[in-house]
Amino acid sequence: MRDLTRDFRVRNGPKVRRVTAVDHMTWSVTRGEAVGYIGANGAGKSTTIKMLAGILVPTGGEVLTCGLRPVQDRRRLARRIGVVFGQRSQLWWDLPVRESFGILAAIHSLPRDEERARTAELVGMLDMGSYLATPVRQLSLGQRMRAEVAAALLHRPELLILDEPTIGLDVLSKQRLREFLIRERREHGTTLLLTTHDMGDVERLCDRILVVDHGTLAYDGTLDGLSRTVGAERVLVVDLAEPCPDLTVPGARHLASEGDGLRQHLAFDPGTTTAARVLASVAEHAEVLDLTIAEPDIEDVVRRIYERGAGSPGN
Ligand SMILES: Nc1ncnc2c1ncn2[C@@H]1O[C@H](COP(=O)(O)OP(=O)(O)OP(=O)(O)O)[C@@H](O)[C@H]1O
Repeated sequence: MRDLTRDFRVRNGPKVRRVTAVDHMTWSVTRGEAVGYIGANGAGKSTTIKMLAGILVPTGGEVLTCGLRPVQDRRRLARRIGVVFGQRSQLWWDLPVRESFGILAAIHSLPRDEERARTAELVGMLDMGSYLATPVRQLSLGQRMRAEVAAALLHRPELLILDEPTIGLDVLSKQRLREFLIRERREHGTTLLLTTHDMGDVERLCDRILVVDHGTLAYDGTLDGLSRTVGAERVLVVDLAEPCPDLTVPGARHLASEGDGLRQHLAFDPGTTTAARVLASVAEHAEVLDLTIAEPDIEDVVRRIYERGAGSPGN
């Protein structure tokens, strides 16, 4: 995209205000990349994605998706991309999952044997066998999201766009979906572009991150680079069997102690060490009864990027 822009006119009583959701944005994604598109609420993520998918017409600039003009070439583009909007469904609510897949395969004119093979592959990989005959409206959120992702991938698109794919999922469902996406990408070379508020998605799935702030690009680089830039630390909290002085652990920073050191908070950079290593070092000093690990919050990372002064994308 080059100088891609989208304005909205928002009516507030008699007044009409112009909101620039995407403001002269310029970036590109190379085939095979996995890109996390992150930003605060209202930063412009969904608007960008809708323009990439041809759902929304830009008010300025240019955009090509898989080399096609998304709005004008929407039908041809539909054969080349898959889109999942976590909040919206592309499945038929009252029909069994299997029938939704059948309809989508017909829409994409998939030959019968290809449809069968691909459906079987996706059903196996996403473990959907037990609910293929269930109407979509009766599925749990985790089951439905797996079905949504399968529906978007049925025609083997080269680009998969995911808007908040793991929102509302429990830890296990998130993990399963991420593992599937990693495998799909490895086996088929699918390009991934996803928006998320979940740092785990970014960490496990993306090799590049774009941060958007008020419709402009505030960061473009790797997760390691992002950690270095804003210090996206994790915090290990340990409960110890005995009161203990403040711990000094290689690769970690002591943040706080509670109850005479019975509980201690240690920050570490996941780019340079692991929770297991930090824990092993703690265990050399004291007996650990319990532990929790706090993920860096994406909102926090984004806030720090914004504070650092947007407008200078870099690694
Ligand atoms: N159809 C619309 N009409 C008017 N304003 C809109 C419309 N769609 C989006 N906006 C505005 O554009 C801005 C960007 O919205 P967008 O949905 O792209 O943000 P987002 O980054 O996806 O946010 P979230 O994380 O909350 O989904 C917001 O100020 C929003 O209110």
